[in-house]
Amino acid sequence: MRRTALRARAACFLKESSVAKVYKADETFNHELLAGASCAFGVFDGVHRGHRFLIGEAVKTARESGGISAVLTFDIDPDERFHAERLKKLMSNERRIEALAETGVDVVVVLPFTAEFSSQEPSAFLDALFKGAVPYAMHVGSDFRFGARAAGTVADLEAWGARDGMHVCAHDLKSADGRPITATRIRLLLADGECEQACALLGHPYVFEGAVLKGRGEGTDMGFATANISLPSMMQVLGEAVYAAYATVDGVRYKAAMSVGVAPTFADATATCEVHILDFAGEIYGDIIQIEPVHYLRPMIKFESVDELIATVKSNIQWVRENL
Ligand SMILES: Cc1cc2nc3c(=O)[nH]c(=O)nc-3n(C[C@H](O)[C@H](O)[C@H](O)COP(=O)(O)O)c2cc1C
Ligand SMILES: Nc1ncnc2c1ncn2[C@@H]1O[C@H](COP(=O)(O)OP(=O)(O)OP(=O)(O)O)[C@@H](O)[C@H]1O
Repeated sequence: MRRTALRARAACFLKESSVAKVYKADETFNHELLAGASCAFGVFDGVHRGHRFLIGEAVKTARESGGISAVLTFDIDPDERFHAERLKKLMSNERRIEALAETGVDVVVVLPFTAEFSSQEPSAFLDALFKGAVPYAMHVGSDFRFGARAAGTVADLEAWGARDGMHVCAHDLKSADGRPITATRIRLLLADGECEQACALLGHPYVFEGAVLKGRGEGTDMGFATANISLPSMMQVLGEAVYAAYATVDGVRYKAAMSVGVAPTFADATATCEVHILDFAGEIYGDIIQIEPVHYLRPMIKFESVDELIATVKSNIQWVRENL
C-alpha cells in the first residue's frame, strides 16, 4: 500500500493523544487497523527496558513506512492460564495494558487469551489474529514463541510473513551486565529484595497496589500504625523482608516502612504485607494504595520480646525518615 494512503488511513484510526488507543480484538474489532502497521508482539509483563526497546523499533519502522505502530498483547497473561499457581507478575493485566499505552505507540491491540484462540497451531493462530490484514513489520525478540504449546517460532513467523510480504524483525534481546533483560530475571531480583537492581532493569519504579484491610490493631498500641495490604499470591513478587518504600494514598506520596511476610513474632498474625506510612493519620480501610519498595533494610525477625520488636521497627522508620 502507498505511504500516503497508509497515513490517511492511520489518521482516521488515531485520536489526538500521546496515550495509545486500546482495542480489544473481539468480534467487533476491525482487523484492517493492522494492515500496513508496524507491530511489537508479546505479553510484556513489567514493560521493561527490553520491551521498550522492541516497541521503539516498531515505532521507528512505522515512521519509515508511514503506517501506524501497534503493540499486540494478551489479556489474560498466558501464564495465568497455564501456571497460575506458580506465576508471579510484575504488573496486573490492567496496569500492563495501561503502561503499554503510555510507551509512545499509536495503538495497543489486546487479544483475549481464550483456550480456543491459544490452542491453534502457529499458522492458523496468525490467520485468526490478522484475518487477511497484513502488517508491514512484526518486531519480536529472538526467543518469541506463539500458538498452541508455544510451538510457533520466529522461523514460523517468517514463513507466514513471506507469503504476503510482512517483514519479520527478530531482535537480539537487550542485555544488562551481559545477560538478557527479562521479566523472569526482574522477578527473581525482587524475590531477593534487590529493589534497586530490579528498577534499573525495568527502567521505571516497581509499584504494586492493594486494598487496605483491617489488621489485628496491635501496631497502633506499639506506636506505629500499619496498613495491612491484601495482595493476591500472583502479585507477591517481593521477597519476605523489611523495606524502605513510598506509599501513595489518594494521589499523595509518603515515605513508608514496610514488612513483607507474616510477622513471625505473633502466632495469630496473618497479614502478608504491612506498611507504616510516615506522617499520615487517616482512615483508609478499603482504599487501594500504591506501594513502591525502594530499598531492602533487613530480614524479618522472630523477636524474643515485643519491646525488642518495637525498638527495631522504630529504628527502621527513623532510617526511612532520614534517608528517603
Ligand atoms: C517496618 C516494619 C517492620 C516489621 N518487622 C517485623 C519483624 O521483623 N518481625 C515481626 O514479627 N513483625 C514485624 N513487623 C510486623 C509487626 O509485628 C506488625 O505490624 C504489628 O504486629 C502490628 O500488626 P497488626 O497490624 O496486625 O496489628 C514489622 C512491621 C513493620 C511496619
Ligand atoms: N530484553 C529484550 N530485548 C528485546 N526484546 C525482548 C526482550 N525481552 C523480551 N523481548 C521480546 O518482547 C516480547 C514480549 O516478551 P515477553 O513478554 O515474553 O517478555 P520476557 O521479558 O521475556 O518475559 P518472561 O521472562 O516472563 O518470559 C517478545 O517478543 C520477546 O521476545
